[in-house]
Amino acid sequence: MTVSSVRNARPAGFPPPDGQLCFIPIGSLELESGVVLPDVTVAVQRWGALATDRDNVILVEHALTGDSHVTGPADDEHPSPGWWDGMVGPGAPIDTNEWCVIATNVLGGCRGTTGPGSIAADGAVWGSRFPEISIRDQVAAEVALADVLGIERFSSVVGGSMGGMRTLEWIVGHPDRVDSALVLAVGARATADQIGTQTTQIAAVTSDPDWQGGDYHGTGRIPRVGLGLARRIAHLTYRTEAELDSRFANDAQADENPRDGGRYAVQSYLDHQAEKLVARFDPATYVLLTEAMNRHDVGRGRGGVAAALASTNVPVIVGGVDSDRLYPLRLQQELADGLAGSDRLRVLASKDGHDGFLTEADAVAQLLKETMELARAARRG
Ligand SMILES: CC(=O)SCCNC(=O)CCNC(=O)[C@H](O)C(C)(C)COP(=O)(O)OP(=O)(O)OC[C@H]1O[C@@H](n2cnc3c(N)ncnc32)[C@H](O)[C@@H]1OP(=O)(O)O
Ligand SMILES: N[C@@H](CCO)C(=O)O
Repeated sequence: MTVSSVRNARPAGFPPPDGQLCFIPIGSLELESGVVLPDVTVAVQRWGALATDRDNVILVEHALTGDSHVTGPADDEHPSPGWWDGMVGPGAPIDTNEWCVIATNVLGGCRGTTGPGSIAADGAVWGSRFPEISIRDQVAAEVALADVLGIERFSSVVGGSMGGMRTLEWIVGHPDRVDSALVLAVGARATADQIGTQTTQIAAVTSDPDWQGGDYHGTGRIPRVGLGLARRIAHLTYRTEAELDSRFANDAQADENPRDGGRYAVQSYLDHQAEKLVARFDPATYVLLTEAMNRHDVGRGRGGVAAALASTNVPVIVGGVDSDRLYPLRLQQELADGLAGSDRLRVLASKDGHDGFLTEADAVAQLLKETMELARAARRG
C-alpha cells in the first residue's frame, strides 16, 4: 500500500486508548529473504487520543526481551511492569494529553505478535519452521501495521538497544513516514564483540537437549537451562565490571558458602535474572531475535553505513550511555556524526552500562522531552 492510498484508509479496529493489549492482523509479509510469512498478527498497546487528522502518533520500540507494555503495572496480561514506566502518560515526558502512543510486540516475539511459538496455518506450532527474520523485517511489519491503522506518518519513533535498531531502520528505510526520532544505546551495525557474545548465547540455548532442534513447543520439555545460561551471559554485558564489583565483590550469598556447594552473591544475582527471564520468555524467540540483532546492518544493500546514514535527514536525537561496554559510545558517535538530522551526541552518565537506557529515568526523560520538541516542530510545520 502506498502512502497516498493510506491517507484515505479507514482504520479497522484502532487499538483502545487505555493500554489494553489488542491484536491486529496485518496479512502476509514478504521478508528480506524473499520468504513470505502468511497471516501475521501484531500485538499493540495504545495510550492517548488519536488526533482527528492522525498526525500525533508516537511509536515506542522495545528492546530484546521487552514487549508492548511500555508503561503501567504488572497484571494478568503483563508479567512485568512497563519497561519505561512513567515515560508515557498524562504529563509524562511523552505526554498523552498531546500524543497518541503506540507500542507493538516485535515480529518474531512471544508477547502476542506472530513468532516461532505461534500456531501456523496447518494448526501446528511454527517452531523450527519459522523463517529467519531481520530488523528490517520487524520494521516492515510495523509499516504494514501503520497501513492497516491508517497512520501515514509517525510524529516520532523512539527506542533503545534492539528498539534503537528498529528506529534507525525506520528513519533510513522510511524517512517519508517519520517526523523525528530518538535512537538510544545502539550502533549502525552489529560489532564483532556483540556477535561474539550473542552467538555464544544462541549456542547456550540450542545446545540444551530440551531445544530439540527448535521443535520443543508442546513436548513438555523447554530449553530453560540453555535460556538461563544465555541470560546470565547477556546480563553481564548489560552491566559494568565496576557496578557488579561494588555491589557483590567476592561475597558469598547470604547463608551460603561457595566452598561448600553454595553460591557467590553475584552468582545468585545472575541466577535470579535468569529465572525471571525463563519465566516470561520463549527460548525460540530469544534465538530468533538474537540472530536478527547479529544481522543488524543499516548499510546492507544501501552502499554501506555512511551512505545509509547520510541518506536520511529525519531530525533525530542520538544518545548513548558512558559506561555501556556492549554498545560503546563510539557507535553512537558514528550515528550522531553520520545522520544529517542529528546535531550532536547526548551522553547519559550511568554506572549501569547498557542497562542505563532503562535505569536512568531522569536522563531518558530529558531526551524524550527533546525528541517531543522535534516532533512538535514538525507538526507545526
Ligand atoms: C527494554 C526492555 O524492554 S527489557 C524488559 C524489562 N527489562 C528486563 O527485564 C531486563 C532484565 N533486567 C534488567 O536488565 C535490569 O534488572 C533492569 C534494567 C530492569 C533493572 O535494573 P536495576 O533496577 O538496576 O535492577 P538490578 O539489576 O539491580 O536487579 C534487581 C533484582 O536483582 C535481585 N537481586 C539483587 N541482588 C541479588 C542477589 N544477591 N541474589 C539474588 N537476587 C538478587 C533483586 O532482588 C531484584 O529482584 P527483582 O527484580 O525480582 O525485584
Ligand atoms: N535489558 C534489556 C537489554 C537488551 O537491551 C532487555 O532485556 O531487553
